[in-house]
Amino acid sequence: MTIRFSSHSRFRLAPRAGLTVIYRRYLNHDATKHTSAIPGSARLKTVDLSGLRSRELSETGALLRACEEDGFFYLDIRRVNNAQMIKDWMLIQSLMQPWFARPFHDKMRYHCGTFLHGYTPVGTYAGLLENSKDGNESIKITDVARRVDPPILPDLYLENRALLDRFMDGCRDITISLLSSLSDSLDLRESSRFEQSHRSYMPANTCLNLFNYPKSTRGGQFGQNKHTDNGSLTLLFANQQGLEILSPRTSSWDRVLPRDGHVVVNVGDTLRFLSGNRFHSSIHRAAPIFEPSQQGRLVAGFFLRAEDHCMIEDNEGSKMTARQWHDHKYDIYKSLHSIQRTSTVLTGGMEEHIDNAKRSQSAAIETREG
Ligand SMILES: O=C(O)CCC(=O)C(=O)O
Ligand SMILES: [Fe+2]
Repeated sequence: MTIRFSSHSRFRLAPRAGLTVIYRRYLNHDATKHTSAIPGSARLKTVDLSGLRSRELSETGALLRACEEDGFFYLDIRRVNNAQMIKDWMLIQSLMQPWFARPFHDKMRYHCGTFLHGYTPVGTYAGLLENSKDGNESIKITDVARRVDPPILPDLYLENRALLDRFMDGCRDITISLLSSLSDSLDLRESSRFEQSHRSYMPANTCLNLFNYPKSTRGGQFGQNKHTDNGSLTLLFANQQGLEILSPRTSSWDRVLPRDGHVVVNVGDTLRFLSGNRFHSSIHRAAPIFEPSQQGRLVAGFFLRAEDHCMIEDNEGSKMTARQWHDHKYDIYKSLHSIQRTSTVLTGGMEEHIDNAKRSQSAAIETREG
């Protein structure tokens, strides 16, 4: 489906020469020492959701390995519920496109000044380049905000409530199926099962975030800086490319290409901590848009988060609640790059984990050869 942005949008196309300069700066940018010259495409595992729900060993095994190795995978949702989620995603895109094309002051009526719900303008969080800001705007629909009567959410939600509730409930069901399969694979019992820290009736920051990455924004504001997700599982619906992950094997930034009928899933820090660091929460980022034919990029991200009071132990051994980790992480997402570098919070300690694994690998090779 081709998404076209209205000429009334406040975002204008950058001249091609300008984009080339930005592209070079982006490729040379050392936001992380893991940057590779030219990103390739990621080879991720695929899990079939309907097979997983029937407990087929090929699928439960692939899910476990994907969480242990890459922390990212494709989930085939074509055979589930007559592909309703895919049809709903198409409808949601057709609502997002005119909504985001509205005048800025109109959208800002739904800006709540908090990262908890509502509209967030371009440039709120850190961008890809040093000292730059991000290049996306979004509408966040939290479970908490939609339960308030009347819900404190933008008109896009209020006028399409049946569709968006169905989509969010479908996303929740998918993530709970994944958690349940992972709990079985790890032989977790009773309160230690992952689903038990994600009960739908308990307060949590679970949300659907609808993102628009306009093709062109003000100087240097594009993409999203590298990070790991703070929550448990993220479902990413996107028909246009832009997502990149840092391969723990090759240390290169690989493009995650969209696949029809598949949603991209990634493990967040909280699930990694709950798994005793057995799972990986992979480092990823959103790249600028370079394809001349690509007019912008629409993404729906469903972020399953643990119950507010769920206790976790972070990568530095500090104990805190899932809510405290979430709030701390959001402060860091917003901070300048120089502040982000002063702690391991932005990537949940995954960069250090990858470096340590590399160091012990080369020490083992030296010992064998020496
Ligand atoms: O734009 C994307 O594909 C990724 C968004 C993302 O990683 C996030 O919001 O956490
Ligand atoms: Fe993310």
